[in-house]
Amino acid sequence: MSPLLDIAVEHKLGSFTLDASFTSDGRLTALFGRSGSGKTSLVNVIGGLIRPQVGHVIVDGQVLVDTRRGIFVPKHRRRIGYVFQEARLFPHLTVRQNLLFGRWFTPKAETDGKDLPAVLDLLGIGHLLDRRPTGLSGGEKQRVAIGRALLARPRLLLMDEPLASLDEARKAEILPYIERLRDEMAIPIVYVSHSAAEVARLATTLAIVDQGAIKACGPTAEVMSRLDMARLPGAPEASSLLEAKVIGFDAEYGLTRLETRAGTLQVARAGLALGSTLRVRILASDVMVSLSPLDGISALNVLAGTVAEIGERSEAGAVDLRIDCNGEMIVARLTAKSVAALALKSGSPVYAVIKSVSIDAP
Ligand SMILES: Nc1ncnc2c1ncn2[C@@H]1O[C@H](COP(=O)(O)OP(=O)(O)OP(=O)(O)O)[C@@H](O)[C@H]1O
Repeated sequence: MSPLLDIAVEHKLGSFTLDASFTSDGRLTALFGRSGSGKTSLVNVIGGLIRPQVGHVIVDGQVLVDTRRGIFVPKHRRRIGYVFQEARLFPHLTVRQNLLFGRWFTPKAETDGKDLPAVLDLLGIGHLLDRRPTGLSGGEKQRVAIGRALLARPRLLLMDEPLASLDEARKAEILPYIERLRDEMAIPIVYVSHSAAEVARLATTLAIVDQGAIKACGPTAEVMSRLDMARLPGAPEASSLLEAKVIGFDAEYGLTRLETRAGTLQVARAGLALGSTLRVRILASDVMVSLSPLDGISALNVLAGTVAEIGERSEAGAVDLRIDCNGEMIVARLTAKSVAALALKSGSPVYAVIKSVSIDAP
């Protein structure tokens, strides 16, 4: 079976060269990279705003571009939805009119509006229908912009930094809607971001973009825990992503207990529903390593495991290593000196001592 996305393009833009190829079967593929790395150019190639000099763009088996065969489907025939950093709503139209505007670009037989209730429900915007964009919060505007894109029944949704202009509170408000969109709609999403936290939370597939090329691509947890991340320019800090379940709350200290395959973690958070599941992100620099189980330290989270792999020493003298904790990989960043002092090697039994855990719940 062909992948959902199959992209390989070469294109010169002034002195910048895009030479990027990747395939993805992810529901949400994040393009992550520094400013100027080529993320937007790549999105524009997929959307049809840039006609690449060489290459192909195939979405769900549909060939949109194949330069060898002279195929270039123009952008208005690609059925690709766009959501930008700013919502770009029409100020003189109501939310309802803005939402239905996207349908002008959809084949007639599909513009019956029967999707509207489901989209309103998915994005929680039913109560806004008669309002005009001026009175809406940034998060509400973005939800309307997403709804407008969805109502055009796209075969792919391109989201280019959709949260970048929102403050933290508005971001937290909109993230669960993007998760629902990812999990409940059968529309693959390509999502541009330079926020590692956002990508850790949302992406099923992660592609690292640098200098116009894809430097790594694969399942998010796998890419994020690669030991060569520190040497990939523009990549996020190596980290472990774990699926966790809320199993208890200690009201006296405001600590939530999370069950993961690697062991139990405690985080300083309240208000998480018992039994709910979430992703946990642990930065390599927040993990220390001990040879014995520890007493008398402040860290609450100590997981037993064995060293699975030791990375190369960085220029700054740091070494990342992967610790296998019951089949779950925890990445730790140590100094080369500590690795030597503890005589760590592949197979050494160790304890990962976790200083801080970030979780994806708002
Ligand atoms: N039409 C063009 N002519 C010349 N150079 C261009 C053109 N379009 C883009 N570039 C250059 O290509 C590079 C990649 O730009 P692009 O917008 O794709 O990066 P990006 O990763 O999306 O960055 P940001 O996160 O800042 O939006 C930049 O150096 C940009 O200046």
